[in-house]
Amino acid sequence: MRNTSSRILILDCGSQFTQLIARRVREARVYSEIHPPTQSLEWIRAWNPTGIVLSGGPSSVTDEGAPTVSRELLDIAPVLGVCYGMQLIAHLEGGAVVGGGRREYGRAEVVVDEPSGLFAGFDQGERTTVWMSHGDHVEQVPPGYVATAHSGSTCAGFRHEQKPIYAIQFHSEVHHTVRGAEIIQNFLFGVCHCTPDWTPGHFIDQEVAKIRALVGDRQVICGLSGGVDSSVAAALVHKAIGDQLTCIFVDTGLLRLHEREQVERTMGQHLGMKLITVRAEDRFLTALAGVGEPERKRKIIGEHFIRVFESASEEAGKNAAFLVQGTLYPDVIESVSAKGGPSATIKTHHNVGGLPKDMKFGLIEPLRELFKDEVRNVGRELGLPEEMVGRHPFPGPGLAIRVLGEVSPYALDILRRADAIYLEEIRAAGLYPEIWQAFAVFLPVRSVGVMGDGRTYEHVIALRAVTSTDGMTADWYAFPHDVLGRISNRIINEVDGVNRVVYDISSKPPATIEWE
Ligand SMILES: Nc1ncnc2c1ncn2[C@@H]1O[C@H](COP(=O)(O)OP(=O)(O)OP(=O)(O)O)[C@@H](O)[C@H]1O
Ligand SMILES: O=c1[nH]c(=O)c2[nH+]cn([C@@H]3O[C@H](COP(=O)(O)O)[C@@H](O)[C@H]3O)c2[nH]1
Ligand SMILES: NC(=O)CC[C@H](N)C(=O)O
Ligand SMILES: [Mg+2]
Repeated sequence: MRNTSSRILILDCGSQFTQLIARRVREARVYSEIHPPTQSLEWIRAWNPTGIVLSGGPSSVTDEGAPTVSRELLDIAPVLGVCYGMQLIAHLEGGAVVGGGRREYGRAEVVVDEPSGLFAGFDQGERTTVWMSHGDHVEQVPPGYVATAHSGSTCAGFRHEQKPIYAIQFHSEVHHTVRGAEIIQNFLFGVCHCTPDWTPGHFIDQEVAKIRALVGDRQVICGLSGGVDSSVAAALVHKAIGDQLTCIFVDTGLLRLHEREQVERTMGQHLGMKLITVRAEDRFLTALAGVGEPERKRKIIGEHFIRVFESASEEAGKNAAFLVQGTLYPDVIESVSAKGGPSATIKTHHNVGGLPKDMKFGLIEPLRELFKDEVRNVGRELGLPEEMVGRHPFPGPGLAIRVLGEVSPYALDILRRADAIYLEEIRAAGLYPEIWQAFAVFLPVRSVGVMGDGRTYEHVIALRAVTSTDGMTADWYAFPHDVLGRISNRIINEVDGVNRVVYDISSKPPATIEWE
């Protein structure tokens, strides 16, 4: 199935950036997989890696139970150690790793001492901006190794004198490391001699084969929201099993203005698969009545989605064995500690942390390891129209996490009308494609205004628009002021109950994209 020639094995020592390493490798068109460092040497040899990456991680190499690998791993294939991975190589090979003293977090300058290997294409002595995140450091490189870079008095990179073993203290995989992608490519092509022939097409073939093998002749349903992720997931599964798939679109009562009609129309036009719409407005609104705490709201919504899927599957006489969801990597990392990593729960995405424990379905989540922009490319490869793949994300819990606090039909109605005006004006100004996501938020506070010489005491609508590539980090969008002015003016004039509009100028981090 995987008829590409090169494959990179990433051993995850627990870093929050491990998926970004995989992503950089995919961007360089090389196949990769992430596995725990506890895989046996035998397993690793059989996997036949063209190169191995040891990721960063939160532990110190001398901690009890810290992730480790056998020294023999270093002779199976070329190795790149990143941060903790570098410290681990140093430790295994007899160098000195110490804690305390020279901590570096965030932006740092590294000086290249040896412009070859990982630093091929750099100049001798060149200073390059990188992203660091470590408290321990390599005090002494192991015997048989030479330093290749430093930052201040700290070793920032080393390599083996003869063998293809390389390490860097900084995170080459993050966007803020200016020449990070180049460093990873130097490892892939300069050191491992990989062939760049992996494409989203290979991803599709591989997933189609996996899904066929898993499903056999059983029935499958897909939660289809009309959003990018579930549309791409549905198209992929449909390619694999055709009519065994039934899509279920739930009107939660938390959708935007006219969204149900729109989704039914576009899905019908472009997807050509069985689609059932379930009207569950009452069910969700009743379950949410009186609940104000964001995590509670998310869990209630997650559970009701599954219950609706269960009864819809039964009613359609399908008794599906599997549920397809368009879960992406950011949903996973924010909801749970992924793959044993150190990440904290930021918010419970309804489709991950919000799932009930006694769910009857097995899950099929073919996009679980990908980022949004990669999913869009898979969608394009599957032939989905730009109208579908270019859509702004819309969260499953919908307007329930945009009406802050308790959700009421009154607040939903105001929010729907304000949001529709906001998006209409963004489209009219031609700005929709350059904004990653834009939406209005209903604030449960009132402020004083004056309209037609009378006093008003009404609600505040906050507007949010962000730029991003993957939703993991985001910046607020710098609107032309005249567009903002037009939007505010229309919302206050046309939506009863609103007398003030504010614009959110927070980036993620430290804020998140949604307000709850
Ligand atoms: N109204 C809905 N009906 C059925 N399934 C839904 C609905 N909303 C969300 N889901 C399910 O939850 C998953 C996660 O939702 P999410 O919003 O992250 O993805 P999406 O809607 O497919 O894409 P996008 O991020 O572009 O909105 C979806 O992929 C889908 O499986
Ligand atoms: O389907 C979803 N279920 C959820 O529970 C959920 N919470 C956030 N989001 C979307 O995820 C992206 C990142 O959002 P945050 O910065 O708010 O975490 C943004 O695109 C959010 O809209 C969700 N999508
Ligand atoms: N990001 C990392 O890999 C950190 C490694 C190690 N725990 C340190 O703080 O130095
Ligand atoms: Mg969505």
